[in-house]
Amino acid sequence: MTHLKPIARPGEPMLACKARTSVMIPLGPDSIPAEFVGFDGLDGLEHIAIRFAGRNSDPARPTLVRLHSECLTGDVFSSRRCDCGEQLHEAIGMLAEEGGVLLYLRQEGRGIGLYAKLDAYRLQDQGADTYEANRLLHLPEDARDYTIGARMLQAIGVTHIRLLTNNPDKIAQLKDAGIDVAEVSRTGVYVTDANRAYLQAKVRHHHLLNPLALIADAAAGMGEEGLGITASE
Ligand SMILES: Nc1nc2c(ncn2[C@@H]2O[C@H](COP(=O)(O)OP(=O)(O)OP(=O)(O)O)[C@@H](O)[C@H]2O)c(=O)[nH]1
Ligand SMILES: [Zn+2]
Repeated sequence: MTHLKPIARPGEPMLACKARTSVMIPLGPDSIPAEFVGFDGLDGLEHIAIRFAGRNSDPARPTLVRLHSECLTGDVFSSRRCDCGEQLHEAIGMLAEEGGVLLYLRQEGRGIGLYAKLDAYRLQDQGADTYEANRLLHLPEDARDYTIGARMLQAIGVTHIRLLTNNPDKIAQLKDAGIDVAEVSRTGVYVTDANRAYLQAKVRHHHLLNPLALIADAAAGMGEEGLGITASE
């Protein structure tokens, strides 16, 4: 039996589920129900857990979980600078099919906030990569702490999971916080000419992307849609 460490830090109260509301989400020609769950005891930000029943869920498998960090420019306005919107929709499609949980974490700009991310974009336009730009602003390269995600998962009783990510830091932090990450599935890589440098910087920072997917010629042959690199580990 897997021994799970307690997720709340000493002296820190456990999270309590608060609002629960069913919302219909469009998916292709259909609409699928999703349960939005809020929490008492968060870190001051309104993170949300979104639960999907799944049309073909397999109760024998660990629960599929995606931790998605907020990206207003990509998620809402389909900015070409990143592939966050595509990753979000890929996750929703998988969760609608297989069931599971999307944690939408209000960690805009890898935790530095929207205005600072816009400042970072200006520096990127002058040649800095996405991580250097944060440093030039005297901000952390990545300020995200996923412990809050672990505590949200525990509050809804989901601790044995298959994590959808290419980010090894998410895997390590969730494990450290007591979540049993039994499997990892990689997200697709949605490369375009506009976001190639952003994705290449992620490769340099140890994200589990296939660097071959970012070579212009290879990508050209496959179009701008997802290259579909979703290998289970
Ligand atoms: N500071 C900063 N944040 C960015 C930039 N581009 C995207 N982001 C933010 O990065 C977050 C997404 O993180 P990524 O590092 O792209 O991917 P990830 O979530 O760590 O990894 P995956 O789970 O594999 O998708 C969102 O909060 C975006 O707002 C950028 O150029 N600068
Ligand atoms: Zn983005």
